[in-house]
Amino acid sequence: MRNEIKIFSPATVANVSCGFDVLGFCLDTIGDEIVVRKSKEKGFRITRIEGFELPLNPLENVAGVAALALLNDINLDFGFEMEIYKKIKPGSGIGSSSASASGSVFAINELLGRPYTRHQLTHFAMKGEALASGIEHADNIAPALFGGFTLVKSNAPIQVLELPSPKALYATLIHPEIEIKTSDSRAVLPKQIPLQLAITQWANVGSLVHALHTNDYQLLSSALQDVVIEPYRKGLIPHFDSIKKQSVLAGALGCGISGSGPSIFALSEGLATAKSVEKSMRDVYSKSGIPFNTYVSKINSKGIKIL
Ligand SMILES: Nc1ncnc2c1ncn2[C@@H]1O[C@H](COP(=O)(O)OP(=O)(O)O)[C@@H](O)[C@H]1O
Ligand SMILES: N[C@@H](CCOP(=O)(O)O)C(=O)O
Repeated sequence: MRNEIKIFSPATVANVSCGFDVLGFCLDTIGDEIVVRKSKEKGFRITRIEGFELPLNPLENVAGVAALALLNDINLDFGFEMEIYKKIKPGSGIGSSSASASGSVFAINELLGRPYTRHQLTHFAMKGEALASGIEHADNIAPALFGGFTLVKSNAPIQVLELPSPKALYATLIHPEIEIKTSDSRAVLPKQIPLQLAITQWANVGSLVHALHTNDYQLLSSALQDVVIEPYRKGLIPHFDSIKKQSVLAGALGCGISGSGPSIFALSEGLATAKSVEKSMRDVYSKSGIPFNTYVSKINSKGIKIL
């Protein structure tokens, strides 16, 4: 059994417009690298973090909290240490905290010879995610660990459904360089919603799942709507309405807030359209003076990869 592992832990898009806290998909080209090795000393240490300033103290880092949740469940006479090479900016809305939490437990599980299922790893990783957002949500963790599109059917016990990813589907993302913490963008949400909006939203979730199963891009397009969360959060994201309008004019099937923002995602049929959508997003933000990055990615059907 190996003593050290290096992994790529991908960025993810949670919610996918209509599926707040339940739907998510995995990106292919954006992610963190993590190295984990066994150590003689028991417990868990983070020895190095590059890219962004984050706490080395495992109790203050989502990777540490997730790792300790796993290690508290198993009796070992050795420990682990971790190096994090962070590429996903914290507070970006593309699952930066989830990449660390899920990568951490995935890597430890590999070094232990895979005693845990991906469902059990999701449970441990959610403990880390709760440190970042104040709540145990698995809609970023599930696509990172399972790959593709996922639906979190239940949090306790954790039940993740793996949905199909149509081959021609591409994601375009714009990440405005402002930080929105998930905990802050959850604080603006109402505690109750009108029944009529709930009906529209769950019809869209069901339609989106059906569209993925049947490769029905027209249905997918009509289901990529968020009548519940977006109206409260979009005001936190500069030029959100223009990005959405221009993306759809450029051919996107739909466009919405990625996770809790500030990133915005669009889904398109075909790489050429996804690139036109990227150009339309860049045109909107170029005039704004706000620094930004854009990405085009296919859907990563594998999730976390061993390097
Ligand atoms: N390893 C980590 N990676 C990213 N964020 C972390 C990590 N450990 C702790 N955090 C904290 O989590 C918060 C970012 O998480 P969150 O607000 O959910 O945004 P994101 O959408 O990027 O996951 C920040 O306050 C950050 O300091
Ligand atoms: N369902 C959560 C997802 C948060 O995703 P993140 O990428 O912003 O951490 C929410 O919308 O609050």
